[in-house]
Amino acid sequence: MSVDLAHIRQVMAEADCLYPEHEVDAAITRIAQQINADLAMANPVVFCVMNGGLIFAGKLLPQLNFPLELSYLHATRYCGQTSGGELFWKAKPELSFQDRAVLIIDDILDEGHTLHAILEYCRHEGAASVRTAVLMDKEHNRKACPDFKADYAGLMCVDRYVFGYGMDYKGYWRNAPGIYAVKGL
Ligand SMILES: O=P(O)(O)OC[C@H]1O[C@H](OP(=O)(O)OP(=O)(O)O)[C@H](O)[C@@H]1O
Ligand SMILES: Nc1nc2[nH]cnc2c(=O)[nH]1
Repeated sequence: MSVDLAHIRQVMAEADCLYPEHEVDAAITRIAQQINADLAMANPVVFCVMNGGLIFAGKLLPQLNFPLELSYLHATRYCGQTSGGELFWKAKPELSFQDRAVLIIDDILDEGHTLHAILEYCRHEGAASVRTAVLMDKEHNRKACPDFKADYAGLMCVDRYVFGYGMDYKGYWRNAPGIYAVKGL
């Protein structure tokens, strides 16, 4: 697929910065403190949800001060687009988590289909408990399960398409050092 790099650069140039880097990092530190208080004795398996969870997990994990095992899974339903479709598992967990405490780390809870499906999968496969941590929680009334909340949520986000800190715009700008909203979306 050919990519219009000029468009990709323009999206960054025109984007609205919702949260600068220091505010995102402060939110990650707050989450780390909560998780340290809750899971220090739990011997958890931590799963980073690829790709979006990568930066959040990378900044969060060094602030967790207890023993844990780390692995990843990859479930996607946006596939580089700005609206979601059917959930597709690219990689299921390889590390066994039977009877273990599980912590799922993802970048954003939007409609919630992705996190809810991962949670159900972990429960079905025998996790003793499952907690979820998201960097962003998007505010709107399209939640798949309106009562479902992440156990740890960093920042609220308006109902726009956002990128940065692991979140992409058409596969790009996961590296953007803050949370940005695409102009017009
Ligand atoms: O709450 P939902 O509406 O289900 O959306 C949230 C999910 O969407 C994004 O993943 P995406 O499918 O874009 O894959 P990616 O992480 O590889 O970018 C994001 O990383 C979350 O996992
Ligand atoms: N990059 C990105 N991925 C998402 N997945 C669900 N919502 C979003 C969003 O606003 N931005």
